[in-house]
Amino acid sequence: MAGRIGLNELSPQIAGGYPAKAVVGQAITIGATVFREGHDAVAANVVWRPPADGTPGDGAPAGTGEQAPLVMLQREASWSTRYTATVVPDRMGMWTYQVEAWSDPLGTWHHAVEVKAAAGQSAEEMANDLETGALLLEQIVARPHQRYAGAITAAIDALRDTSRSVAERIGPALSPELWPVLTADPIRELITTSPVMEIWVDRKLAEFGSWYEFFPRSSGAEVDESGRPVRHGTFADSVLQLDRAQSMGFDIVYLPPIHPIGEVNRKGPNTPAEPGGTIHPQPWDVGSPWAIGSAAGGHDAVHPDLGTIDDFDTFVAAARDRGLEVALDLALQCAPDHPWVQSNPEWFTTRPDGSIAYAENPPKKYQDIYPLNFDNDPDGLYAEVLRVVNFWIDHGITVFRVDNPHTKPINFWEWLIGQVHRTHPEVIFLAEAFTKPAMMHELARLGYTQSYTYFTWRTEKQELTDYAVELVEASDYMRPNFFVNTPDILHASLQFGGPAMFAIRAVLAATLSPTWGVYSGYELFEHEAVKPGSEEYANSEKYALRPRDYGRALATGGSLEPLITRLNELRRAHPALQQMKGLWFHGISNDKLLCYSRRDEVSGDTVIVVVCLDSREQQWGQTDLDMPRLGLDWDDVVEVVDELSGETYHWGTRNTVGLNPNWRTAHVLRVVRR
Ligand SMILES: O=P(O)(O)O[C@H]1O[C@H](CO)[C@@H](O[C@H]2O[C@H](CO)[C@@H](O)[C@H](O)[C@H]2O)[C@H](O)[C@H]1O
Repeated sequence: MAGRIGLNELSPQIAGGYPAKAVVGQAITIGATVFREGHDAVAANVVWRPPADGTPGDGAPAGTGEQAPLVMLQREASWSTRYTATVVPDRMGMWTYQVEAWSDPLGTWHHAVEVKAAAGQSAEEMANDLETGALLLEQIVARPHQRYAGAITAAIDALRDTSRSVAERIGPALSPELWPVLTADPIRELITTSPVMEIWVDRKLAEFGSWYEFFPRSSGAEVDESGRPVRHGTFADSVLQLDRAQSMGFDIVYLPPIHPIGEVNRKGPNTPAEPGGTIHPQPWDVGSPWAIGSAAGGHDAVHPDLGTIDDFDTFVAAARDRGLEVALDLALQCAPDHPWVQSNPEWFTTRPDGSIAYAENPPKKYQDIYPLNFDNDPDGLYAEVLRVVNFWIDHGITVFRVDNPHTKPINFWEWLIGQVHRTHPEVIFLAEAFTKPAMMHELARLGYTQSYTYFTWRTEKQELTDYAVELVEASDYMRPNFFVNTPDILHASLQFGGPAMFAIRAVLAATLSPTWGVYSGYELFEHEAVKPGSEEYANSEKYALRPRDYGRALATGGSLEPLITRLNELRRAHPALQQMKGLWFHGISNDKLLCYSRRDEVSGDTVIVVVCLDSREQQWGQTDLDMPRLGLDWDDVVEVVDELSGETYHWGTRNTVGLNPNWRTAHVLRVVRR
């Protein structure tokens, strides 16, 4: 139904009525379209409330029932009906905003007397206007605890003083000293309120962070010439990986499942004949860690070969000491010998012959796992999953990478994430869903903190541009995590692009998205697929131990670690690289060159990136920079410093760029402001 004052097009607003997302300290723009019949003035404010159970922040009262200060919305331009205001949440949790639009009698009066006086109308002609002003000011002076009563009373007297000219009568009320006082707490009539809108506020790491993925079982592992395990890696061995992740500037180390691995239907190593892992394993094969559960335990146990739960706690503490958080894989599926299969057969779908079908993500076959059925006993299964998640939270885990969430019901996820966030708003959930966009977007809307993306499959200039723009448009609820590779995805560009392509993709991921990720082995340029046309790694670590000599590669110049480290340093140094908003693509006269900028409106920090998408040939082009998008005038020429090479240039709109994949794959330019 229409309100008394026109009020619509609130933003941020998420389809389906879900909360928008923001992070602590983020400047959030609240917007609304406000209008009314006739010519009288309208105005609007936002009531911005902190989480109901939160502690009061700077000037903001706690609790949705209490009076929150009014934040005035400002009209975007004098002719516009669009109003906006900026608010900044200072803590995690569910904040709310509500826009109030109202008739603004002071604004109406101001406009009327200003225009009439300018048109030369006499005091007699304006008698009613002058008295209307005096009556409005009387309303304000009558308010309790009015600190400016003297000045307002003087302005009222002036309005009624027939011995003065029109200008002298209205002058005191409209003066630069008194007008702000009158409008700070304005007279609001015909107040029309919007629905209460929610904004879920996460910590900064939800939007901005660098992920490093590794299999703890490969750390310190040994295999013989045929790949047969000689020594299984442990949590204690994996501290070395924490040191490496820390020195490369990562924030999160993500571990594929660390639980006992099923013995039944265990998969063996990848072979060209069976690229999803052989289903005829040898007794020594270690199996896929996503095949969770055996006689040794299920989702709340650790694989005995990795160590004990105390060893795990020590590992998590060691990560924390290094400024790292540990992300665990939440893979809700079971090996046939998982304890739940015996204890709760109702959590699985039993076929007429009594068997349980293995899981599939067509065309992939997961013969070593049973999918869960969330409909047979939702109460029981939901409660058990929540118990498992809380178990790991109690062991210091604050980040979960959720495996295949698109194969589980969406209302289950909304419930689970909501339950966890009630007591642990700091917990981050990353959705590993590569599926239909509608499902990926819905998972983000209903509460997932971050989402895997199609980035690995976007390699051409236009597709990268279109995809990034799409993600910016969704950034009020969907936060992308650009992994350059995963144990499942070795893209053809990496298989055939040579080392330069690894650098190109790293620069793109680290500067196009505030959150990016690297699966170990990337820094060693691992690029061999199990067979032509496949994205599976040869000798995939998913089915085997894969020890690597990172130190030797680094010492011999065969490592991407220096570039990764530098990219993470730059990301920490530049607020512009820490948010999805503020991305703009600029013209450049070569389809093999991509040019974009990122800008943080609060600090003015601005970074221009030019990437050579060709990993073989040098490419030349001329930029066509949209200077206002950089916070500059069209004819400005500014100093820019290449954060990768240290070189300085002077750039205006048009600049000639030559990038050579062998020695300079990209410019990451800091715009210097004087
Ligand atoms: O289905 P996705 O392509 O999104 O991949 C994710 O989930 C898979 C199932 O958990 C997982 O697959 C791996 O584990 C399976 C169970 O042990 C095994 O059968 C597959 O061969 C193996 O690839 C995949 O790694 C994960 O990213």
